[in-house]
Amino acid sequence: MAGSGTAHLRDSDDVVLDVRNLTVEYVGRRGERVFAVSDVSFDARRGETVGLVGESGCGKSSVAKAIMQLPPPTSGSVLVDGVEVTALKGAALRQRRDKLQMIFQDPISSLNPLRKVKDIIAEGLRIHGELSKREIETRVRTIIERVGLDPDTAPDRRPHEFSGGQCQRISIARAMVLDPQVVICDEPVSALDVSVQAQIMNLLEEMKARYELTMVFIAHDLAVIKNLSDRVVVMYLGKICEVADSDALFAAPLHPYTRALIQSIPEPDPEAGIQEAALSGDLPSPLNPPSGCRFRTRCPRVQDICSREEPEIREAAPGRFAACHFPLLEAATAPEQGELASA
Ligand SMILES: Nc1ncnc2c1ncn2[C@@H]1O[C@H](COP(=O)(O)OP(=O)(O)OP(=O)(O)O)[C@@H](O)[C@H]1O
Repeated sequence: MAGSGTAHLRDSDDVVLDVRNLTVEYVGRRGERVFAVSDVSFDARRGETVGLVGESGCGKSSVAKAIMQLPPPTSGSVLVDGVEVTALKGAALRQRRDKLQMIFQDPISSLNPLRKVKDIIAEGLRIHGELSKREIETRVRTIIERVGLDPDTAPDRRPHEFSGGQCQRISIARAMVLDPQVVICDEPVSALDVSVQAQIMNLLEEMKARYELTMVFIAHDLAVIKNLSDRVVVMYLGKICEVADSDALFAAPLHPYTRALIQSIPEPDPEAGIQEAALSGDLPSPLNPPSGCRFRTRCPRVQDICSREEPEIREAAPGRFAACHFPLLEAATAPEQGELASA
């Protein structure tokens, strides 16, 4: 069910990650308030991949960091397997955070250049002090092999001796060695050469299947998450504007912003039936978001009410959630071609 931004978008016993009413505000250089994330709620079930998508600056990384408590959100809560991580401190937070790992955009700068690969990967295991030296060595060797690096030569080398793609493999090993339940991937391939992007995506898919991971996959480009996500959360200027199962969203987006994002994919699916103009204009400033609907300044369907009233996220079609006064219901509720033919 959905209601205001405070509502949960679904009821489920199998929810592993539950993000509720997350708000992130920064203080800018001149002391101004930056409203980076406003009242964002979504969840992810065991084994599910949720794609979080939106233009650069819409608040995706701020959501990721707030989930990781690095730093904690301004307000709101994050539950992992029913435990509220926002309420934890010290060792309890560290232990719970092991279940929640993050893979960053820039693999090279996210690895300590002074340390050997085996020490980078082993660090989390050592902090807990539960395993013997030998057990840690075995685990590190196994994970190095699983991410496709040479277990004989890689452990004693340092990050600068590896390519960007290999460094991302090391980051993935560092996350996976802690046996996490949830992995947040923040644009994990956008800093890599196109030729290695698919390899890293395949590795993430493989890890996801092997470890039954729940994943939040962040990207500014819908094309990247199209095949990977079970469900997609679309953000615009710090807020969620649409949530839907991936297939439904790509076949018939409800929010004009989602449609514009889909249109900006270089080779749109000709069967999607999308005709109107793609996204134009710049993202407004999060210092001073537009009144009413935040997307109204760029929306081809804008009407008077859009500047007066902010649309709440609601179930605009069965199982489809959108924050729009005029969602694109025509396409979402149109009968399938086959149904028409047999009618
Ligand atoms: N530490 C900070 N201090 C002030 N403003 C910040 C800070 N970090 C982010 N912002 C601002 O918050 C907004 C959201 O930024 P965020 O990095 O979360 O967006 P994003 O969608 O992940 O963008 P990108 O894909 O470019 O990383 C932006 O306007 C950004 O300039």
